[in-house]
Amino acid sequence: MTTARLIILPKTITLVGMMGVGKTSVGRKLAKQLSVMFRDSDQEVESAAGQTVSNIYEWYGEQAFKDTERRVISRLLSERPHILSTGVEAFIDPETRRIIKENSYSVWLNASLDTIYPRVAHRSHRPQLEKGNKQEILEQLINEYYPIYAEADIQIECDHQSADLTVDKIIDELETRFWK
Ligand SMILES: Nc1ncnc2c1ncn2[C@@H]1O[C@H](COP(=O)(O)OP(=O)(O)OP(=O)(O)O)[C@@H](O)[C@H]1O
Ligand SMILES: O=C(O)C1=C[C@@H](O)[C@@H](O)[C@H](O)C1
Ligand SMILES: [Mg+2]
Repeated sequence: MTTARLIILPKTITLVGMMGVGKTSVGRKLAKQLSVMFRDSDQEVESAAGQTVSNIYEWYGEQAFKDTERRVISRLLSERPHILSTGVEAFIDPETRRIIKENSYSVWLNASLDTIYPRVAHRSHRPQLEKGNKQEILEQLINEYYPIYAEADIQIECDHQSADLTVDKIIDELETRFWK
């Protein structure tokens, strides 16, 4: 008889990557699989500030959002190990990136424009994509952000695979790299 391996998570797993890649949906499944809490930094910023991400951008500006996000992520990473899904720009901000790298396993969910674009094309609650042509903005962000996301501890290719398979690959990769 084979028995499932019991994994006691030593540190939080922080998911980073582009909008629509699946940080929230994969993160929820991963948390369930590892029997730990799931947290989403965008949702935590919204409850800390009592405002939506869009309103914070509109009324206080991008820098105010980033500063709040950094404080919220720092607090979350001082709590017991869990799965943390982050906003698109969290890992791009140098100080927030340092905090994530020092205090958690960072995992980049990587996917191409072809995978991401159809998922976000009709979204209206994300301020970055409201600034112009969504496909062009996504292309620009991919060029600018992917070399920085590549600094994450591990990278999972998410094109053409189910969220469940992505969860399995994250656990396999972390076991190989850190838990053997
Ligand atoms: N294979 C897949 N992996 C992940 N998500 C998928 C997949 N196929 C379809 N989806 C869908 O794509 C969407 C991914 O959105 P999700 O909100 O999880 O991304 P995100 O990275 O958290 O985005 P954001 O940065 O905007 O919060 C969900 O609606 C999810 O159901
Ligand atoms: O798509 C967007 O415009 C955004 C998405 C969120 O993840 C936020 O964290 C981000 O800064 C803005
Ligand atoms: Mg999300």
